[in-house]
Amino acid sequence: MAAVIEAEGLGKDYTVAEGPLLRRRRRRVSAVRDVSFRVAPGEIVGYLGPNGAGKSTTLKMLIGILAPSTGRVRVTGLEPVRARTRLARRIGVVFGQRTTLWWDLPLRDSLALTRHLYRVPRADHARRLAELTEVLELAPFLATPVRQLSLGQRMRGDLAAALLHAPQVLVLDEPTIGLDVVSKTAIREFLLRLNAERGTTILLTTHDLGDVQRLCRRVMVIDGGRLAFDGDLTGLHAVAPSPRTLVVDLAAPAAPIAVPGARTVRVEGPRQWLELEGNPARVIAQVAADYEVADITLREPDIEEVVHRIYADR
Ligand SMILES: Nc1ncnc2c1ncn2[C@@H]1O[C@H](COP(=O)(O)OP(=O)(O)OP(=O)(O)O)[C@@H](O)[C@H]1O
Repeated sequence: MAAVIEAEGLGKDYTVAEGPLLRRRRRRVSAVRDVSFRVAPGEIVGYLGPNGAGKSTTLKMLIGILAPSTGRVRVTGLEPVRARTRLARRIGVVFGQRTTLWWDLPLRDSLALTRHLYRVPRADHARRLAELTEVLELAPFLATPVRQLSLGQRMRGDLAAALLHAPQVLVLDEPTIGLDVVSKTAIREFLLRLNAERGTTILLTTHDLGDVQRLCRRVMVIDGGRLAFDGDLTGLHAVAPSPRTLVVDLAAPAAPIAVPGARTVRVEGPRQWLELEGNPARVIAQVAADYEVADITLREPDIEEVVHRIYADR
């Protein structure tokens, strides 16, 4: 099957000025180096990596904001920088940290304006707006100016704006950043539904392991600008097994907790961090039996840890 996104030896260098004002030197930074991958129609792919790994730079090349320094990229068969306007009608883009909505206008007006931006026929626009209003539950705040929306509401508005022209591909940069658990779940379920019902191909960056676990059948990990892993989640955990952590708040500071199936890795006053090696329920029961505990929480490894382990293990 033809790939929806195709990158071959993709690279991007930035030139940065360094040093004191009168003795500035220019240095080249390779943000992305020799990255190759293909994404098939209908895939949901997580593009992961630590801060500064090159994720946003790659996304910007895919959507045509940045020209590659080396290699080539095609999205729906188009070269993004050259065919930026045509490509814009086939892809939707949401950057979690920024909004494409008009800050001072009611959400409804922003969504109406996208019709002109993408030249969507009026009837199609109205039908999709009705659908998106329903599934994203936008009705209660359609009349609210964007600046007054909560982060979760704004994200739902941004998703609607990115999808009103029914793009084949959705590119998301940190779509759940800063959201509470309920909003995160709503966004994830919406994306799964969009993918299942419309076959929309989704490429997303995230630091949230919950996003990855719920959404991504495939993950690509980039670090230092290079693609370090491309495969399914089981494969990622196999190359970088990350233990879950038990955070225990004791009633008072104490010596490091010693129980079978866990290893105490950090102690700060009454709080201790235990890396789980065995069955969590058994470890929790043992800690509760042996120590005076004020609170216990189980923390899943975040994607940052999983990614760092790939390199630590090398
Ligand atoms: N406009 C720019 N000029 C110079 N260097 C840049 C520019 N944009 C990014 N870089 C550098 O390129 C590298 C990759 O940055 P990029 O923003 O792509 O990383 P990222 O994986 O998206 O990180 P984060 O998770 O923090 O958003 C970093 O070293 C960054 O400092």
